[in-house]
Amino acid sequence: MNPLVDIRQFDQSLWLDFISRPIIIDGKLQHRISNEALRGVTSNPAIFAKSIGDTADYDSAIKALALQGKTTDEIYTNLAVSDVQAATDLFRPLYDGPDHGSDGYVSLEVSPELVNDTEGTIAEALALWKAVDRPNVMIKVPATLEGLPAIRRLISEGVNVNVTLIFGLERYRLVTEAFIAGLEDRAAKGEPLARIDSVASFFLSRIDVLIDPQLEKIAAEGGDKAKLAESLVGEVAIASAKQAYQIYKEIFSGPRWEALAAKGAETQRLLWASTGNKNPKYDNLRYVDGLIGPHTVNTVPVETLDLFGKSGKVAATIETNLEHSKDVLARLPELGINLEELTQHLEEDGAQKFKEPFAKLMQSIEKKRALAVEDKVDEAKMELGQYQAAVDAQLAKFKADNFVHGFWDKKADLWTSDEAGQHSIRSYMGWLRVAETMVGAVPEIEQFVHEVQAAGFKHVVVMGMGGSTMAPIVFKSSFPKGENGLPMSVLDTTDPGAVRAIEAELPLAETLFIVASKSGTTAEPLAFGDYFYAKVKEIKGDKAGENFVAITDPGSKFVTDATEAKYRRIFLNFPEVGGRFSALTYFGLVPAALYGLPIGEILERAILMMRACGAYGPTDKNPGLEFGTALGVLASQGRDKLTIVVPDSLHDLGLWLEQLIAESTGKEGKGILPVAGEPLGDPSIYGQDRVFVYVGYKDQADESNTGKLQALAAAGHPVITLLMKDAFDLGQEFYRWEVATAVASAVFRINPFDQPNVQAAKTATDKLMKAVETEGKLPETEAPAASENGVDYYTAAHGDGAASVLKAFFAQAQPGDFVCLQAYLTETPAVSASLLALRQRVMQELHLATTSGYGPRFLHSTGQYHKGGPNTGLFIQFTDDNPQDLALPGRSYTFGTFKNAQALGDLQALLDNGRRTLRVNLGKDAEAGLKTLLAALPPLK
Ligand SMILES: O=C(CO)[C@@H](O)[C@H](O)[C@H](O)[C@H](O)COP(=O)(O)O
Ligand SMILES: O=C[C@H](O)COP(=O)(O)O
Repeated sequence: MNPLVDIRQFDQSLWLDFISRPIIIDGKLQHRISNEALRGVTSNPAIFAKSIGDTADYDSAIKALALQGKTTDEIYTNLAVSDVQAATDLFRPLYDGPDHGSDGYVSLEVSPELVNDTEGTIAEALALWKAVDRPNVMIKVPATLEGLPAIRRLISEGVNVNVTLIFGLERYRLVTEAFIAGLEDRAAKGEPLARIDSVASFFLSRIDVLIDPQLEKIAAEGGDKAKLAESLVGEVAIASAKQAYQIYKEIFSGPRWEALAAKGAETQRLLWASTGNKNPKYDNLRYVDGLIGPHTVNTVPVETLDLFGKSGKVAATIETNLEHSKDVLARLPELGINLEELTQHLEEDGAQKFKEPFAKLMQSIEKKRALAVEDKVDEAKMELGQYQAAVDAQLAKFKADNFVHGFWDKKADLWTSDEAGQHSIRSYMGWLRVAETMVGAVPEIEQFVHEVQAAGFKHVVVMGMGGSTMAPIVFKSSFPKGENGLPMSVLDTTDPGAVRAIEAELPLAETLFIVASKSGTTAEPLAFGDYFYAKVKEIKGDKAGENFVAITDPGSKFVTDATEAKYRRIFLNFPEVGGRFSALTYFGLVPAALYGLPIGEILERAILMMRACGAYGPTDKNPGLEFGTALGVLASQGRDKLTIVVPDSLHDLGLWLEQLIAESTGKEGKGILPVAGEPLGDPSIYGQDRVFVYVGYKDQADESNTGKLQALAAAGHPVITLLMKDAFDLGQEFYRWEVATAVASAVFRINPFDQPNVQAAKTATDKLMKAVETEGKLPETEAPAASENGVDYYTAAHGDGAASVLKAFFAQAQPGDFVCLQAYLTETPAVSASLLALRQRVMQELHLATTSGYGPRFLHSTGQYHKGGPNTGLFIQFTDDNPQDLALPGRSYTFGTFKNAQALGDLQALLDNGRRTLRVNLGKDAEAGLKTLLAALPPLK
């Protein structure tokens, strides 16, 4: 027995007289819909004043909107519309379902300042109707004399209207007239009448609040009217409602109404509003259980609704004691009380009761807005030495050419004169403003996070490659897990050892797997998805899809497959945002939110940087432009090894930066080489090809790096320092680096948004995989140049034994070259330590820049530069015998074979591009094999 549910037997609909973002996000509203038969929501200016103005729940959204240059009014409308949209979406199944009974609505009111303005009301109501863009929204319009023509007009336009602020019976009749006339106007235009719903909100408790004291006064004065007055205390509101219901029955019957009903019109139901009791002497449920009857709505405050759920009495009461209620109203004049006059007063007071909190709400938004726009991005420290003049000259040229304007206008000729290239550039500039779109998606994502938590998930695994997983990797390692977040792992390798390690640490049935692939065609994430889906299916059978989420672009085959496999959710990303520019889209933000991070704050910082970069109009200093120009000019002058220096707490930021910079700039024989993960050394070990960029925290000392950077700057190396307030500023840095990368690409005149050489390796891999499918194994490779202690060396360089082959390989190095380690191995601390030791030997002895990446991850990242950038790399590829190999369900090959094919395919692509390569197969034990190689390594010079 639950009164909230049982009340439906009497065709009474309960709506909630409250809305706020938290109840939408944390699942409470959904719970009321699913478990408590809640059938609608009403909002009003006072409700929004409470949920927006009196809490910090909307602060980051307010800030983000303020930074976008929105006015206070626009900010309010945006917040209110977003909440109403989210709530209407929750009611959509009810609205669309067979039992809708004209319910499933969420009401949004026009500004209380328009209470006496017909045209203003019409215009705003139409604008809100369009902005919410949901069929199950009702626009609230006050029943003032000026409101009545607006109601008629809006109904005739097909807008659902909730007529608010009704206090008296005469006015109620006029409201029904406006509604019916509106329907008739519409019918005359030949427009359909079905599913145009309206309610007439009759306000109750306020009637008693006004009249009871007058009755009590008369009663207290004694005399012949005292008894009558006493008997009417607390009776007037309910009597008015009961009489209104009789009017409703009368009006919505008879030939005039029947003619409209025949065309599909629904009656304008009475809605009991102001139903929270205000008088401690009364039963708190009097305006709920006293007014139950068919085809009526009661919108109830949270506390009253909860109380009704506990102790409500369910019975048809709307037509009980009708004679008495008639009598109550009839006898008021005997006491000198003119109800109609008083209701006019209630109307004016009611308007005021909305205007005041609304004005306060607007003041509070305005205060937050003004504060937000004062915020500034800290200036970067640029120590450019001899290059300063060239950078200034390029900046002056950009200024003269109105570059920033063209940039925001997506003028593709800033990058290339080639028409196809220009088309591709224009198609991939969605990242410029995607953070704004994502501010609006924050509630949806946070709602999803609550759903996942409520479903009992204990762990998240994000599976994808390159741009689809880099941002989650950075979020995970730069932030501690949020208080309510889930532990997160990222799988971005086909290495069977890594797949096994992840699987071993997971509670499979309670793990949410996110398959992240923009294209929906990348082989690795699809393989990961298949592998873990099969595992979960063994436990959950047909319900396996509950544990899977897809993030992908619309329209891919993956969308169809994920739908068929009944994935819990499919987040559709934006085709106009490329993978490496997608950190601030669903790809970065869904995992971040599941990990417990307040994504609204991350976006807010990004938008601060957008603003500084000129997104909303010219700025004095443009951090993205200045930084990007410096990187572009420095690279053009030979300082093309962008050495990224970070404190330990940001150790994975380099992975994201590597992809952004290398894949965007490394093409047509040009490019900036990102160098991450090298420990800083003395100036003497570096060549003249470096620029050092430090990204750290303003308030956290990082002595091990700062001293060395000073020495490097003093020695004439360009050093740029970017300091963040805290890790939320990663939003800001993602954006700064994206702009800077695009600007640097304009300095080189290349298209930053394509990756022409990535496909070559994929094609070579596909060819090899086909051979595996037909031959059962990969083709044999050529004989090694040397084999020693279980380690095989394959290279064009000749030598007698491992040491001399290695010597000959390194002897090819020239100043300005770099050495790139490519490890198709299981990532372990020991492997990473050996790779680092090798890098240090190269740095110390050859003074060359070094990079290092695990395969196949780097194929989707720096791999573009390796093949498309300048031919200055010496590539050492490490493979092993995949001692922990793993079968792939439904395929004829293993993870290990797949990974080997990727290594060989990429090697082929490197050779096809004339790169200097050395492949080292380390045998069964990669850690031992690397030690063997290090031991064999002769002096490099
Ligand atoms: O939407 C409606 C009516 O349609 C409601 O939100 C209505 O505005 C509220 O019930 C009243 O404003 C609440 O009034 P009160 O309890 O403050 O007297
Ligand atoms: O950086 C992007 C990777 O190549 C993965 O692409 P995807 O997101 O289309 O799977």
